[in-house]
Amino acid sequence: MPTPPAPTLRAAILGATGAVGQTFVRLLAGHPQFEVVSLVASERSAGKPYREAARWLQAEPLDERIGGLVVEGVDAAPDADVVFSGLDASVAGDVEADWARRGYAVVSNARNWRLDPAVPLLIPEVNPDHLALVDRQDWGGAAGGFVVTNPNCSTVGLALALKPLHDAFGVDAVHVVTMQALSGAGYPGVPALDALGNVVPFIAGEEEKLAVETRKILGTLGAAGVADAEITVSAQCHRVPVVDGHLEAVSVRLREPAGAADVAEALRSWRGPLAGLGLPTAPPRPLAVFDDDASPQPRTHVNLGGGMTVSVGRVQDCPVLGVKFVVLSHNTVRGAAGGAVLNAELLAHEGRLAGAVA
Ligand SMILES: NC(=O)C1=CN([C@@H]2O[C@H](COP(=O)(O)OP(=O)(O)OC[C@H]3O[C@@H](n4cnc5c(N)ncnc54)[C@H](OP(=O)(O)O)[C@@H]3O)[C@@H](O)[C@H]2O)C=CC1
Ligand SMILES: N[C@@H](CC(=O)OP(=O)(O)O)C(=O)O
Repeated sequence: MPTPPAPTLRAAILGATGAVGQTFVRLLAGHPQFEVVSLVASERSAGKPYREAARWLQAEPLDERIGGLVVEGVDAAPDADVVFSGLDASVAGDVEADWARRGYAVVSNARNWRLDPAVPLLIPEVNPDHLALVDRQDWGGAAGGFVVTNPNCSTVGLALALKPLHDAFGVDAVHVVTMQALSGAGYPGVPALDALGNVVPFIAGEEEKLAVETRKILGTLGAAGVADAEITVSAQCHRVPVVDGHLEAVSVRLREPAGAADVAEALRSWRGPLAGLGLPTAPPRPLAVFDDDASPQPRTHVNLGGGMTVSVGRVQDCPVLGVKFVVLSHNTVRGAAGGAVLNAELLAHEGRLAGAVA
């Protein structure tokens, strides 16, 4: 067996002990480009070996080398080409700004900077051109620092499914009803007596994020920044007793006439702009389209493409808005750490990380 090439880019993880931080650790262990060299969390964890500081929740065992790294506080200054952030949103805004000011390339999963006009809200298959926004960032410190964000975990599936339709027919209005997994609320998350055998019809801030983030992601980058897509979005969000995988019932009004068969074909034939680039975390196809009446389902389909494929099914004509379908995406992989790793792979591909070979 030939020896695989050694990773060339050093990675730090902020919020490494949390649910999303641990998913970063799992996805980056053995990554062909990124080597984890630094783990950062709160003062509660700083000074401890990672295997003691983190209550490991992943299904795969913790990487032996990473488990031995000593967790640092947020004032750490590692020699890192890229910094992944799974920080709690209560601190992510200030901490990420400080790291960008100190010249780091911050690839964040937190919500804090997503709507900043100079910060890309990136899904590499949907709006890779928005990455150019980083050239307009000035954090008032060392040169070269920037922040790139990935969307809310419900928004990413919706935006990926809408992209081929927006390109082909124009999307005018969307009504989306989400059924969101418990892991979206982190650990320990929703109390068992609220979750078991129940549905909670409210997730704070989620309905607003689905609307504003979708419009920015599908917007157009120009000299003045991103002009939001003119799409009306109404969302209703629910927490359901599923472990992983956000399911969404989506109804769409298109600007040009198209029926369910046209929509299914547009989704099925779409490959996206990453095809052929060889980015390690990019799934072979970003969208999987199902014809059978019982797909997609979280338990069956959530791990398609290593959790990076978004599944679409039940594409039907809709007497209210025109067309309707169901979308499923993995909330902690495509909707969080996996999406951020793919963002970093695109940054590396574009030569935007120090030491990266474009
Ligand atoms: N869970 C999910 O599916 C998704 C989560 N997100 C977002 O990702 C982020 C992380 O979520 P999640 O992993 O669930 O959260 P957790 O609460 O599990 O983890 C939070 C992390 O932030 C660290 N942290 C908390 N306070 C501080 C502080 N004052 N200084 C430094 N570090 C601190 C924690 O360190 P310590 O262990 O030392 O306290 C921990 O590493 C949030 O912004 C969340 O909104 C986004 C999409 C999906
Ligand atoms: N609100 C999401 C998880 C989350 O933290 O989202 P955001 O990254 O937008 O804060 C969920 O509950 O499933």
